Amino acid sequence: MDGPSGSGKSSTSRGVAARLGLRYLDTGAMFRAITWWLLQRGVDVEDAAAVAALADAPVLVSGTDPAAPSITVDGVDVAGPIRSAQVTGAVSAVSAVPEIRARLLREQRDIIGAGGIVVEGRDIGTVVAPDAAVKVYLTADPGARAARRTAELTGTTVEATHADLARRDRLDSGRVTAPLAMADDAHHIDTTPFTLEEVVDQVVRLVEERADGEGRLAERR
Ligand SMILES: Nc1ncnc2c1ncn2[C@@H]1O[C@H](COP(=O)(O)OP(=O)(O)OP(=O)(O)O)[C@@H](O)[C@H]1O
Ligand SMILES: Nc1ccn([C@H]2C[C@H](O)[C@@H](COP(=O)(O)O)O2)c(=O)n1
Repeated sequence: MDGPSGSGKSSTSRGVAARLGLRYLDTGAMFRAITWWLLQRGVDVEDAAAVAALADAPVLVSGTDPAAPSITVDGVDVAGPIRSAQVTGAVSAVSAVPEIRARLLREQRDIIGAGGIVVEGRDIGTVVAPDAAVKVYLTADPGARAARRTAELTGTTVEATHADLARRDRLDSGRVTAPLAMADDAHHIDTTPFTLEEVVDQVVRLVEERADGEGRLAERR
């Protein structure tokens, strides 16, 4: 599941995984967790060489239960702190550093293992899991994304959220390594007119259509 910030990837992926009894991985949380760790150490995240030098240092553990997503860095539960405005403002710079992406790509593929998992991010269908049985690319109108995101935050306005989403879209789509992009074989769903439940239904249907008579999904080769 790929798509721009606030398009509904996390909520949809968790809903689909819960419905189908699959695991769930939020790869954005992994980038956020490393960003949090770097900020805690006072590293200048705009200094790509400094970020690259520390890319392998923190130990990340990502939980894959869609009912209780979790992430720790060096044993510290950072599920809350990684959603702070400070981390959100710094994560695009960190995620543009090739050494960070290479490290997380290895870990993401280890977790994916034999499959049975819904994985969300920016480059899942294009880079992380090009053989995925089902690929979905979610979008929503910028106004809808900003309104949805603002509704879950305090102390911000739709205009400020809109500007932040536009900034992250630009950085995530414009970076050289693994930019946000829709895979050629992905199903595009514009979620703007649909409720979360309706989008989950649509994705579950796509998965069921790909499954064999015993509910198994074959990877693309
Ligand atoms: N189809 C939908 N209709 C209405 N609200 C939705 C829909 N899908 C998601 N939302 C809401 O929009 C907000 C953003 O969704 P979510 O966090 O899943 O997006 P995201 O793409 O994972 O964002 P990010 O990349 O920033 O983590 C949440 O409050 C979520 O409940
Ligand atoms: N596969 C991924 C996942 C995330 N990122 C980067 C880009 C985002 O701005 C940031 C945070 O992700 P979010 O929590 O908003 O989904 O992480 C990426 O480059 N590749």
